Amino acid sequence: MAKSIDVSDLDIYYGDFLAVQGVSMHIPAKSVTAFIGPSGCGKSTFLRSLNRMHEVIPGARVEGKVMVDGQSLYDPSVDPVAVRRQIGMVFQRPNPFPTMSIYDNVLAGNRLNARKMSKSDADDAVERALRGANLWNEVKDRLGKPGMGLSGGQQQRLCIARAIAVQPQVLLMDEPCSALDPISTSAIEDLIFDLKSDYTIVIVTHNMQQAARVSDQTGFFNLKATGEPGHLVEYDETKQMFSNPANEATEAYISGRFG
Ligand SMILES: Nc1ncnc2c1ncn2[C@@H]1O[C@H](COP(=O)(O)OP(=O)(O)OP(=O)(O)O)[C@@H](O)[C@H]1O
Repeated sequence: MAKSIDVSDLDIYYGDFLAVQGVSMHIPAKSVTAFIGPSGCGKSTFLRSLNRMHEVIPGARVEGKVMVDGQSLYDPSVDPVAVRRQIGMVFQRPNPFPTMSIYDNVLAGNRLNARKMSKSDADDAVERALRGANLWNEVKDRLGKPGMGLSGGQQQRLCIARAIAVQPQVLLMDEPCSALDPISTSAIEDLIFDLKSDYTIVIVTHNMQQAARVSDQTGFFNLKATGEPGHLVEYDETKQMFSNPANEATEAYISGRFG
């Protein structure tokens, strides 16, 4: 189910503005890949280009290639809606649908994708996704209650359950813990570790310790200078990058000397 991603020479634009330039990388299946780097260097932009969310912004486009298990993501024959189903996204702030119950929140993606399900299939899918997101035991007795009634950390796990309920191949996470307290953060990090046995996970994080704790590979993005596009400075095994980075700018960033 999990898929690898190969990016070659990707340029990402907002209208005429080149935000990210020349990114090439291989993201292995069933592993966690973290993107780090100072604010504005294009981590979120690059992440959104991996499931074609970028082009939702008027005038936004990419040049270059993104291959998912050998299939070109930007091929004209590919349906962007199908791409976003296969490559799910979890955002910075938990965003359960405010008027929906926990149960309906989990199934929201399936319903949007118009998959007709029997009641027992729907019950099974809800339980599977909530177990997968490590939330089942906390909510199994109140599935009909509003998703907004959960704590921030539970809401974020609910959003992860919603993302995995459609059985994606890849999960993109844009700073999924930045709005959470340390205990909820730790629960999400444990969950990320568990999820990588089934999914390819790509996470943007400002927290270097988090990148070091959860990821197998890390990509460091930076700007060459103010006003220049962001680019990928270094990409390596996380252990290697944090113990012996090849690039001086990476070393300065991870040791806290800038950013
Ligand atoms: N919707 C948009 N329209 C125009 N420019 C944008 C848009 N979103 C982002 N940008 C620009 O693209 C560049 C990269 O932004 P992006 O948010 O991807 O960086 P980031 O590394 O994720 O930053 P942060 O760590 O602060 O979230 C910035 O110059 C930003 O101003």
